[in-house]
Amino acid sequence: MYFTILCCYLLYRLIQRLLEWRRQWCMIEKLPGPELENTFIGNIKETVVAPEDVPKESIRRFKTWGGIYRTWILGYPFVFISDAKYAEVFFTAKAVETKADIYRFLHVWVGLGLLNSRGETWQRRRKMIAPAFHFSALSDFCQVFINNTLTLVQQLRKNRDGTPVEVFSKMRLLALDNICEIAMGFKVDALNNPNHDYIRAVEDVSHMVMQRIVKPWYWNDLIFFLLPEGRKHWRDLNTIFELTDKAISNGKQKRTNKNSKISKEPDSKLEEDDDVGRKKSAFIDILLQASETDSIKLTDEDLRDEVNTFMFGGFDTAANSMSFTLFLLGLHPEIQEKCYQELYDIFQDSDRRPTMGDLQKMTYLEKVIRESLRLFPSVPMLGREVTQDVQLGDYIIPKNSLLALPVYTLHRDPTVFPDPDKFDPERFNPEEAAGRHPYAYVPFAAGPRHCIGQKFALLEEKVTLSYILRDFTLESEHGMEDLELMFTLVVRSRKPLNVRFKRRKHCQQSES
Ligand code: HEM
Repeated sequence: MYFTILCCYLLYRLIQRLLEWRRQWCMIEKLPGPELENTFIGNIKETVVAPEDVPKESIRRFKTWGGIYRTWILGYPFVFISDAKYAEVFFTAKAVETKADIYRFLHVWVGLGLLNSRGETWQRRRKMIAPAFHFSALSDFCQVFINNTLTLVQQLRKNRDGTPVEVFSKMRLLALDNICEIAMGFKVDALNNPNHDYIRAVEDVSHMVMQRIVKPWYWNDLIFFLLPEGRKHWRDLNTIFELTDKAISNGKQKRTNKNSKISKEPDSKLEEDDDVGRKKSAFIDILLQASETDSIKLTDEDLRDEVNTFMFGGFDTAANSMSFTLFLLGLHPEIQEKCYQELYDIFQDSDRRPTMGDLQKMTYLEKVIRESLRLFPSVPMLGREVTQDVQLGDYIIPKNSLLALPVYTLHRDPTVFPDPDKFDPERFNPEEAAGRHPYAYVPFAAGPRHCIGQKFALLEEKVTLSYILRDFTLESEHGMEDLELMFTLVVRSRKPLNVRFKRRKHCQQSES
């Protein structure tokens, strides 16, 4: 009897799936795309390529099929869009709000923090977190960027024989120092102490998240966490959580007894004063304060998720962008010189610290950063699940399809960015940018779920790059053609990004 009911139920589900599949098929097959290789596996052989082949393959498909095309993988339709008019729907339609399954590999680290939360929870959290990115908070954070950049510059100065520096690993350490101090109030001093347990754990966890995306045998949680790699992943996550939890309890203690001295750890301390003697808050303090005034309080788990989201969102993305910008400047001495002239107009030969006003004047440097993010968007591909049928131009995309937006390809559309592989910051001159479709350039995403850390990241990059350019000239060891880009959650170069930092003459003279 039970067996019959079970069989009927399974048959019903099978028929339901077949009908849905037929409906999807009729709608999806109107889109251009490769011929179906196999009814069951679909176009898996053509679509799933090694991470290092994705950038080239993505451009090739765009040239072959245009700004919208479909492929099938294991019976599921995937729709790829690289046209600004479709990107607008991607970022604004309610039917395309749900993040793609790929984000689940992050759950163990960032839980349901801002990046992964949805609906009302997301709306409330976004409102609660927004003050952490307001001007006054950002100018506090700026002091942290400056102090850590000075440590980096000191290290680069010691490299007197001009040995090339692998910028990606350096910028990761700098970005980690910035984000740990700002998110949690802890100084981990990764630049001087790259083997710190927490630093190693963050590095290893983010590496493993990327590995899980590209290795299907890591996809199932149950199997993965039984493997030695999975068990190590857990241990690393626990190392991260220990420090986050300590930051939360320190933050709470600080709020309940504002005048009491905060206990100092041997390898970490809470930063209380900035350089002008004003009290400064870490992200966690701002969250705790917001949670006290909000009708729905954040639990310790919510706080942990938000701090870890802040850490994840703000570390690799910014490090990547700074690294590619240094690399591009090292390949384009004339653009580098223009940046230096802008900085010279602001600072002359002085080595004073930049003010927020100075940073706002660095308009050419900002164009350089934006152009670098066009060529190498830190988040190269975005994915959403379609939860209701949605209209994309002449096509209707059925629910339960996956919509992918390769930002990398969108940014290289030659009809929007002529000579798209050329590094040309002038593209961001106001008059050139004015006529452009608002969704043609989206390194920080767009619409309601755009990156909350955009201003934070631009400020961090301006501080670091301006200090470096005031002190050094840059020469990249490799050319663009040597890059072996690969897409994981962030864009990476498989080859090291080696750059030579040579002291500017006037800097050497003023020291001697
Ligand atoms: C160059 C640096 C950065 C780039 C290119 C970047 C890019 C992005 C992109 C593309 C998204 C959307 C992801 C999606 O929809 O799937 C995003 C979301 C987000 N980013 Fe960033 N990001 C950067 C820096 C930062 C920083 C510094 C922080 C925090 C300190 C941060 C925190 C976040 C958060 C919390 C979200 C989720 C926002 C939401 O869903 O409401 N990001 N970022």
